Amino acid sequence: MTESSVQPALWPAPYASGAVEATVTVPGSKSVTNRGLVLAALAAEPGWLRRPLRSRDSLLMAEALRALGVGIEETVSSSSSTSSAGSADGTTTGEAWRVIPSGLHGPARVDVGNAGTVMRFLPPVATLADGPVRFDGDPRSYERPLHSVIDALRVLGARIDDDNRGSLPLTVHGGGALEGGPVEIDASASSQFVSALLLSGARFNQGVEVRHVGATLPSLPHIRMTVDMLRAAGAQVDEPETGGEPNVWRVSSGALLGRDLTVEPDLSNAQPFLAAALVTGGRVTVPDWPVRTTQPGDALREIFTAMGGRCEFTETAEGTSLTFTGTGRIHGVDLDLSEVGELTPGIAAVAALADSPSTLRGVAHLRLHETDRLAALTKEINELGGDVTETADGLHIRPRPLHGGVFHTYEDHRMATAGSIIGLVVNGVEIENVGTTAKTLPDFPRMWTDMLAGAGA
Ligand SMILES: O=C(O)C1=C[C@@H](OP(=O)(O)O)[C@@H](O)[C@H](O)C1
Ligand SMILES: C=C(OP(=O)(O)O)C(=O)O
Repeated sequence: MTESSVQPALWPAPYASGAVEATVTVPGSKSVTNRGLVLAALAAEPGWLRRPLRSRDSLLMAEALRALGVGIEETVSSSSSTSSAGSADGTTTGEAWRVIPSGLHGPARVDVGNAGTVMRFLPPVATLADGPVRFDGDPRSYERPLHSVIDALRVLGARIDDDNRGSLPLTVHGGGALEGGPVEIDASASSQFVSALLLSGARFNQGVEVRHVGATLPSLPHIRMTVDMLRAAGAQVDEPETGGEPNVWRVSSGALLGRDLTVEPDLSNAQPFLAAALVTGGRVTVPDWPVRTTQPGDALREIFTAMGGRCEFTETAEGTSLTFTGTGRIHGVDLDLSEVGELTPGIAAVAALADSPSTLRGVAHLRLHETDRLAALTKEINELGGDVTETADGLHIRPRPLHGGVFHTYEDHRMATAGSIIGLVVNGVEIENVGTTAKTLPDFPRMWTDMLAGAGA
């Protein structure tokens, strides 16, 4: 958690003088888009990503793959899965990316920004390139853990120069192929270590067998997402949840299929909008909510219901929508968030407005996210008059009347959206650098203002 020396603009968080009533179309999932790009780049044939997320993290992923030689054409397309870009009758129903795999080439340079998915998922891909691939990123990316991926790739046969010993910047000396095989890792700091090795594993000569040996493993739904998407691309995967050994994942060597994949809305980015309904006693509908999904944001239906709202699915000709309704009351909760850590900032913001205390547990690894989220949430909510304390693995939040003030965001998109939730019901909250939401939701300020247009913002 470092405060930048340049003072970025302050955004007056819109105050809702009434109950929010809105339908909010949420852009595509970061996690699905970036996995989809990697798997399409490693496939044996071209594929499509429809309704991909266009945000800093996904554009960094696309740019990195292009630097390695992969063709990624951005186009507006029809919804038909068989039509080519731009349908003959001119019907346009959304953006699509055509991904054309090729031999992966070095030398190349990759900017990871502060995207966990780019900094973890791409070094394994780079081992398959035929030359050196240099990875660098934002200052914060140097502090985020990467050692498990680097060490594992060395065991699997890669040559890596890591000037900082276990973190960025680094150079992967791609040899055109990687032997692969069994490897032990400690993924207690990030589930992305496991996902990273699995995503490229089918292209290693012997596939990969990843054995997690750490005490805890966060964000399990994100590992399920990796497994599901690998299987959908034709990979053979053995894993604990379908009868495999606990903490062991195996991907067999083999070709991946080019897919036609429509990306689900990002349910973690739906969080601030659902929270708006909860804290204002209003109602927000999110179209296209997937009925079956591995996204951790799906847990919001249960979590925000426990915090005082209710939700229902509605079937329409266009698909399934989720409507979330606030009841005007907000309750504290005692929750283990280890599986859904990225939801913590938004839950903490709502908890600070509740009628009883909350304990959020199982999220020590958030200290190594975009910023130290436990420290940042504690400091910023307390500076608005709150009473939050850090525990060893989470937060204890005792609601108190809050007042306006600057909500610092530490270049963390989820801090910006958390502060905006509080600003809905606390007058005079100003969000520092709301533009940081571009990491996963570039249009956030406009979407937030539009949502409030009918609520007397
Ligand atoms: O694989 C993924 O797409 C993600 C995994 C999680 O990372 P951690 O396991 O490091 O929390 C999550 O917090 C992040 O936003 C996205
Ligand atoms: C932890 C997050 O991102 P990253 O993919 O950079 O780890 C997040 O989006 O909450």
